[in-house]
Amino acid sequence: MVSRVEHPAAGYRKIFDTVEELNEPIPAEISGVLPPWLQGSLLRMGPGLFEVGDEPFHHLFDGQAIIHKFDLKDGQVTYHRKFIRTDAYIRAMTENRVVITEFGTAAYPDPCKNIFSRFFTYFKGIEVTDNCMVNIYPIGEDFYAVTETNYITKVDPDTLETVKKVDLCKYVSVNGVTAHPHTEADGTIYNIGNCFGKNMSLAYNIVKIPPAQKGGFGMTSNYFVFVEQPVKINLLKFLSAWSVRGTTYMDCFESNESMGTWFHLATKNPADYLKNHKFRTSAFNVFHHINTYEEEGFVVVDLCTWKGHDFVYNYLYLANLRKEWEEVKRAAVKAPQPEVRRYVLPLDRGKNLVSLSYTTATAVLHSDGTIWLEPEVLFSGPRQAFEFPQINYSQCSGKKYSFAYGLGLNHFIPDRIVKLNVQTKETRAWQEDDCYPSEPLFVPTPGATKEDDGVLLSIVVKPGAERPGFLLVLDAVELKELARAEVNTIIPVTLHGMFRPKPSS
Ligand SMILES: CCCCCCCCCCCCCCCC(=O)OC/C=C(C)/C=C/C=C(C)/C=C/C1=C(C)CCCC1(C)C
Ligand SMILES: [Fe+2]
Repeated sequence: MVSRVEHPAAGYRKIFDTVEELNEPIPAEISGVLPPWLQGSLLRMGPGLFEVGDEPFHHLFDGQAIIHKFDLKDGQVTYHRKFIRTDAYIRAMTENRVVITEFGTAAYPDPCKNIFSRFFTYFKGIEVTDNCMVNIYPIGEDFYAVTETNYITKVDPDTLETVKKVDLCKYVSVNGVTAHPHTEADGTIYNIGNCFGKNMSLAYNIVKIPPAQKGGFGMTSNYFVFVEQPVKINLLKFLSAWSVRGTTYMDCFESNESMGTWFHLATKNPADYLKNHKFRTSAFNVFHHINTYEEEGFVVVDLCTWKGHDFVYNYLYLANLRKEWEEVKRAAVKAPQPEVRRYVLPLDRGKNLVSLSYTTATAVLHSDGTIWLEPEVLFSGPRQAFEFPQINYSQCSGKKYSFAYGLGLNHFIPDRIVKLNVQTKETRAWQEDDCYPSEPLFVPTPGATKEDDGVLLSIVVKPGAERPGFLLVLDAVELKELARAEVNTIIPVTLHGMFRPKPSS
């Protein structure tokens, strides 16, 4: 479904405005009918503070982490939010300036310090941010708010209080892990991270957290799929220039114009990188895998891609996202174009043609031993992205499936919720004038057997409305509204989150 909606009033700017945290949960006004079984908490992370004193944060990923919660209990809904007490937040509040460099905003030494202490501050080394504004997920009994560095922050999902900061470097050999781990039915968590070794070597390490104690990569029953894209961190810049010249993480990325995109496969058990399987295709950016599964000797990989090697994050500066609508549209024309794609990787190197009857994806063995992949396009619309994908994770992760749900981005502005049938390519959408939704989370109906038997939960902002923020509950089959729970506050943009069902008593 391609959006034809225009946004001349630029109401989307409101999702990039600073808000205050709340002292206590506020009641929401419900319209429609909430499914009686839908009891628990929707927890979501995003930026909530977009400037400190007179210093603005510049990039979408820089604002300070705020956790949002909609509680659904016995037909009542409340909304609560709190800033996470990260070091980045506490020090910014204490000094009334940006103290720790964020993704696209550099921190500068305190101008009140004398020249000597400023000099030493410059050379103190890299203070990596703990601004956990990207996602929240459970590890065992605990809940952690995360970004993609080595720091994760334990939070109390009931009170939203910050509990403690954890440095992953103390436990595993990584410099950072994705904000999108996979979780198996027994609670085992898998994640992928980068690791800087000796002599400037760089490795990708898979981290497994056993259940006793979701993805940025693909995982089937037996394989991990890692997509190496042409936008990379320049390690030299990161380790040298970054710490002394007030450079940002954004400045450390480089686009490689010639490498295209590589797919890597590793087996899960035993853990082994399949170095002889060399899959190549043309250049794209990818931030979110939809699903990955094995069938008849092939690994099927469904992805939200952005065509080309130009880095999509270059277009996510707040100044761009806050522009007038006509300017937003002009900028998006120059950016990489989105497409939902299916790639099919043959596991048997001799069998170089994709023989799955239902896909037009191809794989061709080249004389140098590499296999060149061409995708099947599952969804494409000019400057219309299907992003922040979700599936019925508990039933379909790593398995053949039919439905993906996503946030529709119209020239990067989130303005609809979309359901995509990855088998028939049919789409359905929910959309309302001047409404800006977030990633739709699928919650299955208890005991359901049909893949799309459940609801979608999204936080929506409708700037001009009397109650401008609401929790939207959609029926996942038809994408029809079941209920909304409105509150008298704007809710800034959120990236990712989870639904925590009411703990059984
Ligand atoms: C919700 C609607 C938003 C409106 C616009 C959205 C447009 C979206 C277009 C594309 C999709 C983008 C997906 C974004 C996914 C996401 O959640 O990304 C957040 C990721 C972040 C903030 C990553 C941070 C990574 C850091 C800080 C890494 C740091 C490091 C290095 C750069 C070098 C090595 C070490 C280290 C510290 C790990
Ligand atoms: Fe993400």
